[in-house]
Amino acid sequence: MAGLPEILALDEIGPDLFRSGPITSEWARTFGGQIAAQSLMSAARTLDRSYVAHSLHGYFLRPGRPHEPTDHLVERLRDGGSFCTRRVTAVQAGEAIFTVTASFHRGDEGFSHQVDMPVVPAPDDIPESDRINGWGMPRPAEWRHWEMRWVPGEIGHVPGAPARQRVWIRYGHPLPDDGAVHACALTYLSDMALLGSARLPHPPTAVQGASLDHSLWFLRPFRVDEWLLYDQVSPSAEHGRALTRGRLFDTGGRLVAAVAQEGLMRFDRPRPTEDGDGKVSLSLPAPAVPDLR
Ligand SMILES: CCCCCCCCCCCCCCCC(=O)SCCNC(=O)CCNC(=O)[C@H](O)C(C)(C)COP(=O)(O)OP(=O)(O)OC[C@H]1O[C@@H](n2cnc3c(N)ncnc32)[C@H](O)[C@@H]1OP(=O)(O)O
Repeated sequence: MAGLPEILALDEIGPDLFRSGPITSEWARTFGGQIAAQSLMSAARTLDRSYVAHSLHGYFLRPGRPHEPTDHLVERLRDGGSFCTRRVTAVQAGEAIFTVTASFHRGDEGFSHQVDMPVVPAPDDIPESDRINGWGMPRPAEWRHWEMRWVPGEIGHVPGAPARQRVWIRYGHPLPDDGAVHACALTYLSDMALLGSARLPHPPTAVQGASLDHSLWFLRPFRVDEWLLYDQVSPSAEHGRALTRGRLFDTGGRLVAAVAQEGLMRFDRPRPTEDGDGKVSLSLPAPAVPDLR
């Protein structure tokens, strides 16, 4: 299965136009974090490296197909003295599958404050888990390059369970000392399991689930090949959509990133997993309740 270096290796096929993939994947549709990471890398490749990504805001418009290439079209919305802004549209077979606006900053001097990191066991005190909490399913092969340690005791799928889960996560191989690579890696991981936090207060039920939009703020320097605590909560689920929020802390307690996402989470009507006409299903089976005690 493709690792991050392969995922982020984009061919420049024209002016401000980059191509990713195809990649080997066990999924019928492309993982949203992957598309977002590749689009952010495309934007970064049109900029001087003194500008560092500080936020992105994107919409997932159609399911992507991992076994086909994706073109990322970059528009230079503004080049300022301190900030530069890019819009990227990811296209497969002539159709937009994702659009994102990303902003980059040279950095300035200013005030400093942050919230405290939640008190949780250290990653070395938690065993590695092969299941995805919230989804209750084995970790997908594409995520085997990642180490994930769920904070024990945050068991869901019982009415009234908190819509909250926390996981220590890091990429399992060293990454280059390149801030753009780490920003894209964090973009990838920021979509991992986040929507699962919205399933925890509810009984196991098959749903149609997918990331609809994604906002991410990079707040302080970080490395994704070192442990990060991903604190995920879902403040609301209604009308077949769930709102989720995430905060990422390093082991020193520094708040390095913040995430907000709305996801589709509607009760699934039985239908084939892959339609005869080639449409990709968004259906996710009822989770098996994981044993993380
Ligand atoms: C790659 C990830 C794999 C994950 C495997 C697990 C991994 C282990 C967990 C990890 C967790 C992952 C978390 C993923 C997080 C992302 O990465 S998801 C990937 C990124 N996001 C996406 O791909 C979403 C892309 N966007 C879209 O697909 C479209 O915008 C949307 C959301 C479907 C909306 O489009 P729309 O045209 O308004 O859709 P709509 O007409 O409502 O419905 C589409 C179809 O579903 C049917 N439908 C409507 N309601 C229902 C229903 N309740 N039940 C069944 N069918 C329905 C409709 O009839 C329609 O059928 P067709 O007419 O096409 O045959």
